[in-house]
Amino acid sequence: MTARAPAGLPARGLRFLLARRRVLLRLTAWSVLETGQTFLLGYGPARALDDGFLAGRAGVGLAWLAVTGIGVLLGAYGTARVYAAVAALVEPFRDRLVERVVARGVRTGDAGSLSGLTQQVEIARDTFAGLVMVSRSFVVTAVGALAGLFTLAPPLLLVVGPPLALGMALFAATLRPLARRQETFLLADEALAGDLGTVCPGLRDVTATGAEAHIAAGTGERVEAELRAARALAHWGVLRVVSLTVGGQLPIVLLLAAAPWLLSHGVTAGALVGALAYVTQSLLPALRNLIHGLGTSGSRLTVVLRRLTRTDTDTATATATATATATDDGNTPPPLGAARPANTTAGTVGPPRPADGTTPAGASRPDGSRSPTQAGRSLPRPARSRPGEEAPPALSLTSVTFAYGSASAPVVQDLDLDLPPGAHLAVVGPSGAGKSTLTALVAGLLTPSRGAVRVGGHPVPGPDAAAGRVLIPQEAYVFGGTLAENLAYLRPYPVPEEEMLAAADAVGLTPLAGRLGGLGARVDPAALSAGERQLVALTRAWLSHAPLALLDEATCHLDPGTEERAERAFAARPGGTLVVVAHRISSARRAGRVLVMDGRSTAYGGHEELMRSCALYRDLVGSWAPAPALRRSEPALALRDAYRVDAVAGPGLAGDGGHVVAHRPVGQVQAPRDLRDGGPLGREG
Ligand SMILES: Nc1ncnc2c1ncn2[C@@H]1O[C@H](COP(=O)(O)OP(=O)(O)OP(=O)(O)O)[C@@H](O)[C@H]1O
Repeated sequence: MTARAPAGLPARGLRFLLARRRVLLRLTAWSVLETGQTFLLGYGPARALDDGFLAGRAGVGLAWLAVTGIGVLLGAYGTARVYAAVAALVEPFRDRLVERVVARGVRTGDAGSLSGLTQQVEIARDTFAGLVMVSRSFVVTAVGALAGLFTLAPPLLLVVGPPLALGMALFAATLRPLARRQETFLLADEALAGDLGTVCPGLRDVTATGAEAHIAAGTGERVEAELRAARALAHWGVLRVVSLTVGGQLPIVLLLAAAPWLLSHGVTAGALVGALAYVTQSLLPALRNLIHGLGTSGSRLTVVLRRLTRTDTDTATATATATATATDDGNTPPPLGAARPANTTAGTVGPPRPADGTTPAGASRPDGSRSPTQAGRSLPRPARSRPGEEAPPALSLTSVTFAYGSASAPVVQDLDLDLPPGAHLAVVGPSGAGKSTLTALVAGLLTPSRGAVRVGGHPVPGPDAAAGRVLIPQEAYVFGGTLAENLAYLRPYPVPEEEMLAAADAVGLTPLAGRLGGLGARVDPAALSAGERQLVALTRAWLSHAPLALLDEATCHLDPGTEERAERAFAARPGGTLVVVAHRISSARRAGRVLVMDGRSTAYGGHEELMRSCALYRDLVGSWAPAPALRRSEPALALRDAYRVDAVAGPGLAGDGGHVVAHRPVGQVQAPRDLRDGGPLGREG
């Protein structure tokens, strides 16, 4: 995990500093004022007590306090000048880094990463400035305080000096290992953040491509790596606390404990107070800043500098690694642990096992009792289903409430729903009503804020529930392999060819499979239309062993006839339960049950019943009424999106390949020109 330092990084840093001797001298000169201030912070009050207040000469005491105050003012002036000198050191440092980064970006043509790198340059500059200030401040403070202690009474130095030296030595000894752990932790944290930044927005796609197990394994390993790094850092962090305790806090205890002895050996009360002031007001804060600054910021600076000063060779290696892990065409699924073999055999096709021997999500039977291949098209049995015992619902939601933010209004509220195995449910509602949110809750991609979701009796989220459902979103994924590999992707075992052909026949893929050249033909995802990709994805899902199929507008690019065939095929899977987010009235009519979602309120029943009892459903059905058709030249997606963008309802749209999306009536329909000019009219539903 730890990056190797490019040779010469410390040497380059030293050269950089030596080339700026004048600035360093200026810095030292102004720092002397701060040293004087520190000296007076203990010495002034000591003299004020001993020579003034305790000797009955209040004027002298006040004079010493005034001198201390003037010292503080001079010190503050010095600190202000120090900032200017530090800027003279830090700005050229930043300029040098920017030059290197830009030159490398121009040389490698990696201009895209420049903005990110310049941001890191700013981090490096700030951290470097902080480190210069912290270490300089410690040296200045230590010199001022130790000189003050010696001047007040040499025995004070004997009490404070040894623990301070011991704490410093302990800190110095832990510096390198601590910096390494800190660096490992930072890298692990960055790797996890990068991974989650990619994975989280794509959870739906991960589920749709059946890559959950692979992603969980990869991300889980990164979480583990960060945990290990954090633990190691914490162990070494304890030593850091010990060094601060020994170097900064132990002297206070020793001064107090040794006070009687010190007072009896010529140390005055004022000197004792001065010594305590040195330790508590100067040394302890300076040591704390140093330990924190060098331990944390120092490691961060090292990481950032290594990254920024990477040679072109390092960059090329990193780019090659990144490229190797990227997908080839954006349509290739993440490999399941190992490279995906072309495992089409004479009669069977099966996706590869992950290298670690785990089974992809949606594939395994926890008890391993039945081979799904032997079971043919029989889908796995739900939880707790024993002979004579009533099977649990295929899907059950109990008082499910979900909001996207803690302060946001719930999208789903107190929703109760029980679907028996074999049921066919259509979910309808205006755009934004929460239909996709509901499917995401059932698929375990979202967690309800209240209530419970169960799939086949298994709690969601959970491995059994994940294995019991398959989600097919609107975006259909087709991978750059053979058609057979695409179809078998969600199946754990070699899939008999006849089974794939039967699935293709049931869903309506057969003509396309024929055109492509059969199951063994390689598929070019980009050459397929959106509807053709949906057919492949639907057949793949149909072949999976998940009893519950969630079709979230998964047929939106299909013509009504093909859509009907596909939906009927899913509804007819033995023991299979179907939930369809409907985008055509025909879908809702076909389903035995309809769930009407409208924000927080819902209605549930059969089509006829809802037509009588639910005004919103009647509205939706009205908006789905016969409508003008599209010309074949009109891309279906473009039409659909045009209507979505305009948030149009009113007379719904349909046609050959067209789509109707249920929208709340908000305005006039702005039909695309083809439609307004008239075209072959179609009817559906
Ligand atoms: N990731 C998110 N963060 C915040 N709000 C979201 C998020 N996703 C959806 N929403 C909001 O939640 C509500 C329900 O969205 P959802 O996509 O579930 O509706 P829908 O009925 O599926 O709509 P459509 O038919 O347009 O797909 C909408 O108001 C939407 O803006």
